[in-house]
Amino acid sequence: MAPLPVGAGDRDPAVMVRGLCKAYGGRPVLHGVDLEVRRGECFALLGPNGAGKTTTIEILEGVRRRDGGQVRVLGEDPATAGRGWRDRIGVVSQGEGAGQALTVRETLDHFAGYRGRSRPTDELLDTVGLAGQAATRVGALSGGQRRRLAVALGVQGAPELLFIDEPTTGMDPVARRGFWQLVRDLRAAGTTVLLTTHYLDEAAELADRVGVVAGGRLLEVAPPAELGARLRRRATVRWREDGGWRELRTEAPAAVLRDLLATAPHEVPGLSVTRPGLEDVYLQLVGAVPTDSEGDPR
Ligand SMILES: Nc1ncnc2c1ncn2[C@@H]1O[C@H](COP(=O)(O)OP(=O)(O)OP(=O)(O)O)[C@@H](O)[C@H]1O
Repeated sequence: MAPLPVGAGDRDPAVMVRGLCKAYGGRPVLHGVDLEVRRGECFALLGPNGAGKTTTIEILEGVRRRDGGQVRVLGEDPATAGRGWRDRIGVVSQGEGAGQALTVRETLDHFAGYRGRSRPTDELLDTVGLAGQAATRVGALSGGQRRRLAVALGVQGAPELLFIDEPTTGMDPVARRGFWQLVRDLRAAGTTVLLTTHYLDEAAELADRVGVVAGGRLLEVAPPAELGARLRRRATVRWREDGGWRELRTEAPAAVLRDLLATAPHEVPGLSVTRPGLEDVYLQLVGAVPTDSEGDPR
């Protein structure tokens, strides 16, 4: 494998990963992941529980060691990158991070002291919708409010690249939409965002490109609308005949319909043509639905 370059120009990908491997206690959980995140895009790692999303993102953040492969984040290897690099990235992790006894404002002011640069606390409170809770102790926040505080801490240093692990877990629908808007605003301002999620709608809503991960492998990378293009091309034509259902899977449904209508004496009862939606495609990709060699559900 040719070594990845060190240092990166503005046009180089924000994240470059080749052959990333990781095992816990001798059990492999990442099997050679290749990944590129472009500057300025929002990229979602989408996959079921235990797929390897958090492990991947933590290696990219420099908080977990890899066993093999090459990684460049903003041009540097996170395993060895220093303080200057750390100031350029933001992390919203799944964990708590903040102490319970401080108020929201005190927490933000406290962490501001550690950063090379920092967005004003009042601006952050407004951005994440916590202005009303500025004087509330962190221990008294709801789960969703804590996630918002974690987001505020993640973007406090105005990072070039923001990692967000499962951003909206525990948020109510209103907070979730608010968070989505925040990510859109960050992206519009030029921040590169790499997030993990197991919510399809979140990936479809936010991501320019989605990487589907399952079993420690990156199965496919595509814009949400193009995920599983091969699977989506196949339509199902269904109708009733001789008291039972007939079903045909085809990439040329119009031709099937023409033949069917040419031979049908009158109406074709129960006739429908459907294509798999994003959820069907995702379930097939991650193997929740067994498929035959053509990618059709068995
Ligand atoms: N510290 C650890 N020690 C041992 N095994 C671990 C550790 N962290 C993760 N694993 C295992 O590694 C695999 C990948 O876990 P990981 O947390 O990366 O998946 P994930 O896709 O983020 O899952 P989730 O959506 O549930 O957060 C799982 O089988 C998990 O049990």
